[in-house]
Amino acid sequence: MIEVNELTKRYGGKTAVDQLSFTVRPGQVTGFLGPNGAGKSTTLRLILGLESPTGGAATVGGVPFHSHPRGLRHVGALLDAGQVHGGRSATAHLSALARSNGISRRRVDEVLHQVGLAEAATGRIGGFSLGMKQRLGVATALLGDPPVLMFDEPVNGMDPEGVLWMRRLLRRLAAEGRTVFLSSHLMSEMENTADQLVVIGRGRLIAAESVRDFAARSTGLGVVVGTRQAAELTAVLRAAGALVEPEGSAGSAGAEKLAVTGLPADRIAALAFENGILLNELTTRTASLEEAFMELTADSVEYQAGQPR
Ligand SMILES: Nc1ncnc2c1ncn2[C@@H]1O[C@H](COP(=O)(O)OP(=O)(O)OP(=O)(O)O)[C@@H](O)[C@H]1O
Repeated sequence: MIEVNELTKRYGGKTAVDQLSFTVRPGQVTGFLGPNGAGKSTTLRLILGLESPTGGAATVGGVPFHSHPRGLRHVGALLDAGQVHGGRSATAHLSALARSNGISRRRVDEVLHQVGLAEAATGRIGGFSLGMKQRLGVATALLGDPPVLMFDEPVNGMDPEGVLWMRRLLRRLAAEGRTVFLSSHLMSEMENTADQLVVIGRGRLIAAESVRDFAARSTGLGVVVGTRQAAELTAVLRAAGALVEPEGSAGSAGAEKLAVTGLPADRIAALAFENGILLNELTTRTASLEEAFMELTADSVEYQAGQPR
């Protein structure tokens, strides 16, 4: 379990993390989301004791991280995969870490195998692709078999197969009962991976809740209806209190599409039936996480592109 309590970090006049409080529980993947510059990496560094907070505190398993005598056995972290020494082999890099953390040499081969780097184990890290460096970073995090894992943008530079592999690995680690905390600025990465979300913007907490509750915040919900009797249906639905708008693309067989909010699909179907209107499409739209994320963080994006003229 990771607990962050009123955590604050200022760099000169800039507040990178602002009175942030949240809890990351075991047995789940918790996504840590925010636009670029929101303060995610700073928060992770504060949790790991790599920087000291201006205020507040963070604990891992109930105690500050630096009071764990052999860090790698308590928390595994992948922060910046590019930071490893390029002149060494993966085996040499992991063996040195294993030695200084009192971890058996056998574990080095195990984790290299687990992340798919067994064949590349003796080659220089300098020759690794970014995706391979990410895998090595994951191997490092897993080395001490820790109950808590933190990953900062782990799929950066990975190909689709690597992304899928990472997603499965994170799910498995959580299913084993570990605490898995995963940061990203991309909502799409969370959709099939995370159970819980912690969302921040400009260093402040925006939401801490389940993925499902977060998606339900989006106002993009509604029902899409296709019919050749669009004018009639629009009048019937508006009379029943719905908001009806034409939906961009035309449907099949000359049917028009309407976006309806304020009435559930079964009620729309019943009203159409009662009024002799044939529907050839009726789809409930679930809000995408991406939409909810964009709406909620719109005010906290650090650099926004100008409107095209
Ligand atoms: N050492 C530092 N000195 C000064 N400012 C810093 C320092 N580290 C981070 N910042 C600032 O703090 C803010 C938060 O940065 P941080 O890297 O934590 O954000 P992030 O959410 O991880 O962003 P990204 O998704 O771009 O990695 C940014 O405005 C950044 O410029």
